Amino acid sequence: MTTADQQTWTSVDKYFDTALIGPDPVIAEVERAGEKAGLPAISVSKAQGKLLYLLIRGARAQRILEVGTLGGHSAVWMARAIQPPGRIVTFELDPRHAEVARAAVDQAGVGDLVDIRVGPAAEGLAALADEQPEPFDFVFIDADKASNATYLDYAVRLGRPGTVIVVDNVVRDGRVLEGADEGSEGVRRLVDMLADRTDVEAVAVQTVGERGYDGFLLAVVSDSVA
Ligand SMILES: C[S@@+](CC[C@H](N)C(=O)[O-])C[C@H]1O[C@@H](n2cnc3c(N)ncnc32)[C@H](O)[C@@H]1O
Ligand SMILES: [Mg+2]
Repeated sequence: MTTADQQTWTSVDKYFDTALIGPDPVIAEVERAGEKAGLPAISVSKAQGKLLYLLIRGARAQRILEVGTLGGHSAVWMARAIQPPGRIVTFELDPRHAEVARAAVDQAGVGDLVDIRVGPAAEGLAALADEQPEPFDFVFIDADKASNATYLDYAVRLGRPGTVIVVDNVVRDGRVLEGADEGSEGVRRLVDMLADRTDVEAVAVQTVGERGYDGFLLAVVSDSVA
């Protein structure tokens, strides 16, 4: 058995990105702006951003919900996948991150499609639920991992049968097995909750790449949900 290392994973990402994504000045600018503002390098990779884009295109999703905006990297990918009157509502705790994201989505030409709500997402989601909005078609959960179960619960409530939910960073370099840190413990609580629920089907997929060894959880709201 050969065991590839981080350098190989990064080179393989580069190989596929060059062939299948190509130069993307808009995304390059979003990344540059985030770096310049000193944001942590914890956004989706280019390949993961395009995966979100393709999932949204494939599902013909129009109403998108995101938890955890950071500098707007994933939001730009997702906004580019939807057609008007589609829209993204995205929650961000840190006002400085939200400010960088606002500039990024405006500069990317998708600002009209992106509603950035600043504050703790759990409170924001409760307020959004009170607004009784049209159901969301696609949800990307990528914020404080300790609250994953809460966010998943809102995603189902704010969705409809067939709503696709992606939860990012569920493997955490394998730390999910121990659940010893807050994030891994949050992932395990989410998985325990999903194991008991019949209103949503889920699977987790491990990944490697320029962002290291991690993975995502994909869930779909069941047809039986009223
Ligand atoms: C991994 S980053 C998001 C990356 C982004 N989705 C991307 O891929 O471009 C997580 C973000 O969640 C935010 N966050 C952390 N706790 C939060 C909370 N309770 N409510 C809303 N956002 C939160 C952090 O400030 C950070 O910007
Ligand atoms: Mg992430």
